[in-house]
Amino acid sequence: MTAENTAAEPMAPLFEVRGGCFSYGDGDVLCDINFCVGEPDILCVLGANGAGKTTLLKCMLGLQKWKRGASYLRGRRVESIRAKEFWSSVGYVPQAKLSSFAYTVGEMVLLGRNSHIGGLSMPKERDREAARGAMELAGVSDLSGRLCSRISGGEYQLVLIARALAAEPRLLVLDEPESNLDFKNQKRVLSTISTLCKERGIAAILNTHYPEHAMDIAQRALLLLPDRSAIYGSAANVLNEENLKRAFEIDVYIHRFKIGGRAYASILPVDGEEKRQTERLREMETRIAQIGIIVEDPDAAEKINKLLHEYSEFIIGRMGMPYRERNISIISVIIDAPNEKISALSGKLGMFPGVSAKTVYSKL
Ligand SMILES: Nc1ncnc2c1ncn2[C@@H]1O[C@H](COP(=O)(O)OP(=O)(O)OP(=O)(O)O)[C@@H](O)[C@H]1O
Repeated sequence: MTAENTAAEPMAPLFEVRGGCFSYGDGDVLCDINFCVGEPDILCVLGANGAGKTTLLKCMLGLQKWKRGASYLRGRRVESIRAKEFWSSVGYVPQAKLSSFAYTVGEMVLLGRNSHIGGLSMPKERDREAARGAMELAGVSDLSGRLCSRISGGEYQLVLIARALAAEPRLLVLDEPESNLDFKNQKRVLSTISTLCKERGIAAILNTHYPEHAMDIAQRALLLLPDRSAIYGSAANVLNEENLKRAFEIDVYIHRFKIGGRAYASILPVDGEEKRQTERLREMETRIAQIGIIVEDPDAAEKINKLLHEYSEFIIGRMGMPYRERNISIISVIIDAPNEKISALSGKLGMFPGVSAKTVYSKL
């Protein structure tokens, strides 16, 4: 065993894959995969059917062997870590298929303590306490005495999350946790994962078929492409229309909007005619923009103030600076608003005599 395999690197991220390549036979399934995740981040893995999401998850967890490259937990190669130690840091949540187990929910969650309980030992009070805590966190305490075969799919998914949490992991790995659930239960499962990561300071990696879910809860995204490479980065940067089209081979329209100050996005796969029609909707999308204003006529200042006041609910930052040598003022306004509002404000500013205004839009 080399020193590199055993010693944790200082400040190593919680989990990392470097240069991961895998094939079942001749052709590559995954090619040069790189990503890392730290606490309390959520990373979503997305890609079309057959893109390699499940395979990636297996390689990450050491259930399949990378052909090239490796996975690292706190800087240590995963294959050099003993299984019991690995599974006490990593909680795996499989897809919730209807359970036929004759276990109660409480017993099922207690099974999550296996990595902490010796081979022939019985669970101790400490284990029962951890299982109770995990059920509370996942919001399934009330189901404790019910049989797993007699609860709903959404409830069972939360039970599986509780079972993984019972081991008190630092990283949760979830395989399509919201598939097979109705949208109320999808929301419940996703917000449970998001809250857990924030409150417990743990990280999560999850496969999903829903880019909207990734945009909603993930800080990072890994998008698997048909050519077997991947795009990795912040969810906001990776999940744009161009990249989603590359991954899913269909045009995509992303509609961004705000409710109660929180940003949301809805994503629509569109074909030719629909694509043209969505162009009109762009006017209602919210964007972040900076409007740079040069005021050469001192009398215009008051009119500008009045106008900016009308848009105050959208203005998130404002800065003004006189440049006395030339007797002008420079104002910078940052605005988070629907496109139509931004262009209207920018247009009105440009109409004032002695005022020049230029708008720069963010890519998001
Ligand atoms: N055991 C196997 N032997 C050979 N090829 C396999 C095996 N498992 C999967 N594959 C192939 O590897 C590729 C990736 O499969 P994988 O199941 O990882 O994709 P996925 O992104 O999870 O798909 P889906 O979204 O449909 O679940 C596919 O082309 C699949 O046919």
